[in-house]
Amino acid sequence: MVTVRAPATSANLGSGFDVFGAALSQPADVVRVEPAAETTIEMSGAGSEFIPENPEKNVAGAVAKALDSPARIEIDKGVRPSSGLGSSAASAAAVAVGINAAYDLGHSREELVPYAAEGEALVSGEAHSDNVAPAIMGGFTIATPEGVTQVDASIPLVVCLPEIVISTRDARRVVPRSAPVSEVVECVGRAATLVAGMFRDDPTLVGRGMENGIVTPARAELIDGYADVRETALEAGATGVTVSGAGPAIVAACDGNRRKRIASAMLDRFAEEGIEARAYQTQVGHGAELF
Ligand SMILES: Nc1ncnc2c1ncn2[C@@H]1O[C@H](COP(=O)(O)OP(=O)(O)O)[C@@H](O)[C@H]1O
Ligand SMILES: N[C@@H](CCOP(=O)(O)O)C(=O)O
Repeated sequence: MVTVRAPATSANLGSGFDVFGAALSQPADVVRVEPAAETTIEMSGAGSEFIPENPEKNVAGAVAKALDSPARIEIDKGVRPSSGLGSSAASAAAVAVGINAAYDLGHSREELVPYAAEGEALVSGEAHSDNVAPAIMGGFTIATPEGVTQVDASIPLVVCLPEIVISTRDARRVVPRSAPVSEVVECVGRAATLVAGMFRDDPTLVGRGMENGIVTPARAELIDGYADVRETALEAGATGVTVSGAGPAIVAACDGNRRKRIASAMLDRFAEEGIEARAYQTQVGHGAELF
């Protein structure tokens, strides 16, 4: 049996809707895979009671089918579903990497990305690769139809996850279908700044690029307390704050020594709103690891 740890991811990072993503050093899913005559799935861990084990409804089944490689799959969830932290992507990435190893299929990490994205198509309606690319390849990734560009950054991050459930499928419905050119121009500038920040490993530039005047305002409406928590994190020293993926998690970039202060400020602010939350002091980290 092959064991794979695949990390949570934060997609979009504001300016890179459906394109940017970052692997987080924690939390992660741990998945065990072995070849079998037909695919079976056993779930345990965070929020697993809400995830179907039927291979037709679980991302793991969709990935095994896409790779034409049935497997016995055990998934221990460290990434709670409907979190904005790429929960479905962590499982999909782990299964793609696990099956590739167990069946000795010989795919490169980049080649596995479209197979894992079939899991995202199953749960969100679209095969966006911005979570599965960093979950498989690690670091910061730019996922486009032409392929994935990967940068080994190590930017410190705080991710605050409130006890709110938002499905990616629902949060995709609120994204505006069109935008004024002025907003697009601003977004291009921010996206370019963020990419430069990742290449330079510079939290200030990354934070400056974590804005999106088109998608984020619509998504923020779904997260009680978002504006206040964002403001509080900035006051505590975050260089940029935005919705992680489709939410409800909120991601803040910062210098490493500010993480603790920012994490407690965000938690306190959610608590004042009467919302339970947990915070991860994390950083841009590794992709799926095989044991
Ligand atoms: N292995 C899996 N891990 C997590 N969620 C899964 C899995 N298989 C199917 N799902 C479904 O995917 C949805 C969660 O995915 P999504 O809404 O994209 O959340 P997240 O933002 O955390 O990835 C839930 O409806 C869940 O039941
Ligand atoms: N680009 C997608 C990313 C969804 O990320 P998730 O972690 O919420 O699944 C989107 O914004 O819809």
